[in-house]
Amino acid sequence: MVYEKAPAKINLTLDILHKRKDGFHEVEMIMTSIDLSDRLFFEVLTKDVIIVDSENRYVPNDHRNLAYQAAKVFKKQCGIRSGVKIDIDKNIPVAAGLAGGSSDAAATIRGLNRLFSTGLSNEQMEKMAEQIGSDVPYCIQGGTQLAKGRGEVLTPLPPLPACYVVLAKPKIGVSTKEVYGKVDLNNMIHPNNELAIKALEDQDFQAVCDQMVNVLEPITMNMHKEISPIKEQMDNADADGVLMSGSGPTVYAIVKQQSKAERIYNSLKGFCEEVYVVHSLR
Ligand SMILES: C[C@@](CO)(OP(=O)(O)O)[C@H](O)COP(=O)(O)OP(=O)(O)OC[C@H]1O[C@@H](n2ccc(N)nc2=O)[C@H](O)[C@@H]1O
Ligand SMILES: Nc1ncnc2c1ncn2[C@@H]1O[C@H](COP(=O)(O)OP(=O)(O)O)[C@@H](O)[C@H]1O
Repeated sequence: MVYEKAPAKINLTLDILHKRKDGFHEVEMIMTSIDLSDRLFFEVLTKDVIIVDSENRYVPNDHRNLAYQAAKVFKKQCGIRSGVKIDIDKNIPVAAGLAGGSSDAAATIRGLNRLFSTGLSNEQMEKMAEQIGSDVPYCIQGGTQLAKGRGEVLTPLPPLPACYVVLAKPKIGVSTKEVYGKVDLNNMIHPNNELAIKALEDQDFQAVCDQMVNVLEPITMNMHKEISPIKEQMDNADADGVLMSGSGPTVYAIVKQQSKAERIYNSLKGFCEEVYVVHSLR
């Protein structure tokens, strides 16, 4: 049995440069891992099947599961004939902009690489991950990284200075494809990734907060009226930085002080069904 932790990510920035010929958007975004994780357990089966069990009603247990898809690609490319059982202990909210499914897929590639002693390098695993989804290559190593291209061109960055992350997910599911479909390239306020990277290099927490911009935020907020009141509430509670992650709908606040994190958590609990306080991950 092999065990892997699959952490969620938040977007500190998310920029879109243009729409590509393949239908995807050219992005430039800074992502960082947080201490809110799924746990995956892998076992070899003698019969050549892939079995996924997640015990979460929002997560499919068949070929639609991103961990299943990752196992399929892995087995084919590494010529593995035996089967595999994947148990997913799901903690990351689903369809939330936190890359839960992508992180499970990446953890599957890492886990099977250990289970079958196939010795793939991080670069080889990232290449394999591209076939599953745009966020999966980032999730192979996680941490703080700049992602370009479709999301697969990665540059490691210095970590987000240690802080608390308060997350609130309104009870709505968001389709990433639909949000990207509403992008208007002539009408967006872009983040300044250069300044955001400098802030990380200087380990200047407040400067990182000042650069937090996500071009998808106004689009998803227009589609779902539940999101902006959460952001306002976090702002009013004096959060250091507040932003929607990915295509949403999760909104997060980052703060240095534990007391402030608790205050924000308490102000949102009861108002919003899923609220979490976690640490940033180095
Ligand atoms: C928005 C982001 C930001 O991190 O994350 P989430 O909100 O999903 O967490 C990602 O770009 C999402 O990545 P991921 O969820 O892996 O997307 P994919 O499965 O590859 O693509 C889903 C759909 O999103 C659109 N898409 C995705 C990535 C990209 N660079 N351009 C796109 O236009 C495409 O329409 C695609 O069909
Ligand atoms: N292992 C998985 N965990 C979560 N969702 C999954 C998984 N496999 C497939 N999915 C599907 O992928 C969709 C997006 O899920 P998720 O990765 O959590 O969101 P996001 O892309 O917004 O970060 C969900 O609607 C779900 O049906």
